[in-house]
Amino acid sequence: MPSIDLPNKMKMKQAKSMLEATEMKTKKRKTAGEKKEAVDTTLRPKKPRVVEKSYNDDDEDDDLELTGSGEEESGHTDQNALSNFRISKALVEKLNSNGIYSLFPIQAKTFDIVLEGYDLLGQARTGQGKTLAFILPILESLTNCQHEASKKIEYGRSPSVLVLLPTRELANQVHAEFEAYGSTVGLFSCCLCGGLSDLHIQRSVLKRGVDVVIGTPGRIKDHINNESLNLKSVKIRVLDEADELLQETFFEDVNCILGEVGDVSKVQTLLFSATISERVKKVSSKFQKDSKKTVDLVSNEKMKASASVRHVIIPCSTTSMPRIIPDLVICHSRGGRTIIFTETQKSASQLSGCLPGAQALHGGIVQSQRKVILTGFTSGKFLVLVATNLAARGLDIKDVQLIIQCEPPRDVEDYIHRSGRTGRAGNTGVSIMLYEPRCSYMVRRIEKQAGVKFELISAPQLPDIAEIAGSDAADAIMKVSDSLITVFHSHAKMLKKKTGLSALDLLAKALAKAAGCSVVMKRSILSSLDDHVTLHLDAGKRLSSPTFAFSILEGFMPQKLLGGIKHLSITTDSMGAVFDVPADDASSFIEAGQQNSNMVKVEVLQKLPALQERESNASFGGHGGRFSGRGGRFGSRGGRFGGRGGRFGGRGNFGGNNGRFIDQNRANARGLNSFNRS
Ligand SMILES: Nc1ncnc2c1ncn2[C@@H]1O[C@H](COP(=O)(O)OP(=O)(O)OP(=O)(O)O)[C@@H](O)[C@H]1O
Repeated sequence: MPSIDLPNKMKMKQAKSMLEATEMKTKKRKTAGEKKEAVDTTLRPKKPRVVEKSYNDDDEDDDLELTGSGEEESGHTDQNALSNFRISKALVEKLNSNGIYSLFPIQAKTFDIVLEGYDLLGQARTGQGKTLAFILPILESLTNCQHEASKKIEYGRSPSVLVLLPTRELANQVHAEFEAYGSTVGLFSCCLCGGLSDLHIQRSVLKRGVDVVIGTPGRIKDHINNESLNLKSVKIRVLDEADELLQETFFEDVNCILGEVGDVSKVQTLLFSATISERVKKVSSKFQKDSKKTVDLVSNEKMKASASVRHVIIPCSTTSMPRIIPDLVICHSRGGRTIIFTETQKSASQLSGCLPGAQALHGGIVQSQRKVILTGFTSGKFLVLVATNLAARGLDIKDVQLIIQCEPPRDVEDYIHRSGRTGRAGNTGVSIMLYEPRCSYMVRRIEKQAGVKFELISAPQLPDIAEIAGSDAADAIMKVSDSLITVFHSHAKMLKKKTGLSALDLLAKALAKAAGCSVVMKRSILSSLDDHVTLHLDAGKRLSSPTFAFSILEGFMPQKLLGGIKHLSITTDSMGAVFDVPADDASSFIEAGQQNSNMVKVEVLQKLPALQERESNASFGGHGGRFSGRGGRFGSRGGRFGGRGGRFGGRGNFGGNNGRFIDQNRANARGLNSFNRS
């Protein structure tokens, strides 16, 4: 497979993580002793460090560090060790039991600010622990510090803390964290989101009284309107994914909910996100006091997306997509989970239907089913989730190794959040974004605005897939009981005699079959089209448009071969054209080029050059529709899931018997083994 060389920094991080994992084990063994020493910080008078100005991530040290609990072997102290913060013993023990011995930078830099009662705008890259950055100081604040007085125990108490999130999934996730840590200090939380059936249960929970309310704006508003929720006693309000909540879609509700608190001057407001624009900063001042603090670990950094993710792009035409996605999962998921993002609910459903064992998650699915799907994915029942932006933000799912974006998202922020579902908490991951060969505009915008330096690779080729699928097949064969050998002896003997092949060659053939490989495939590097080759045309002069390049090809190629040309595009310097042709025709093009070498040079393209955008090729697009317009991405006709398929057997959209490379066995082997772990 194309070598996936991790950048040096990433390798170092991996090595560091491994080292730390070992340290962690040693530390866990020490835990009993440590527990005795865990300081009951309620008794420890430690002057908090109040921040006067914005922090910026101008320092490599602010990158995520998985440091241990206290003294480093080198002798220097871990400044972010839990013992350096006013965290009570019960919470420290709970954190330790979850493998947390030290605060992440965003947590360390905001802890005292929150505890001191300041309003805060916190920004850190995805997966860097923003959730605990507000949960920990809020719990401390309610139990021991600033808002201790507001801790109530009586029946029917109204909440002291309100946390708003944009999706139900996220609200449930944050609620689970509040439950886990809050229960250790005697605080009770509830989650207000979900379907109709939950409404009554939520009402009775609120009636009994809660300390922390977590929910989505719509449901919280319902409860306010029904008078089942009173926010007058709220002392701390949090907008997680603040930029999303301050978007037009939510703004009215959020504004109305935040206005429900009692004395605004006494309410602390915390805003967190991985992406906070200048506009959001301005809007946020409507809800925050002038004395608010900002901890921004992103803005001054060139790279706004996760630095522990390998950001990759692959040119891929609409028609190639359903065929290459399964191969991308095989080659890049390292056996872990994959989340595939589509733009629409319909395309998420269609694509998941084409990937054995995969499931779709989007807002069109009823809430109860959404819960089941997410639980299935997090518990490992299936390993490929096809989702809309519903799953783009905040979701923290262990072992997501691969993100695939079927096309560039509309907003740069979406790219940052989607790719950030992998490479979390110091782990590494891969994010692959597919794009139409001549539509790299958004790719460049993401590079520019998010500081991402994309790595351009081509879709997996047969040897890449065979290497991985072959080793899976070998593993499967090793598991076959020896008792079966004699049972199949006579067939093996007969096969050897019939083919005249050596035992080794026959075994290799059997492995290919077990891996699902049957016919050799070539995949173009221009559009990832199967059984196609990408050629480069050099006419020794500027090619002003694809139409002009085509007229040159017309000059020396027979008409019947011209019909096979696809995705003809001009390089950005206008000195060449690239196009896909069926693999069987490639030699005819090259030979014809050699016969006309005084005029042109035609070669197999080895590396994709930068291409002119579709806009500048527009006139060509209308050329009798000869060159495959884009069409609906997942449309029913000529769309991404058009009838070619066959890869995963002969039913549904992928019907037909055109599965040239991957046959039904492979579908079973790969599909059931690698997509569905249940
Ligand atoms: N101090 C810590 N030590 C080790 N792991 C931690 C620490 N703090 C948080 N984590 C873990 O890091 C992961 C990511 O945390 P979290 O979901 O809060 O990230 P985030 O910054 O909110 O990401 P996003 O922007 O995507 O919402 C979680 O699994 C969390 O348990």
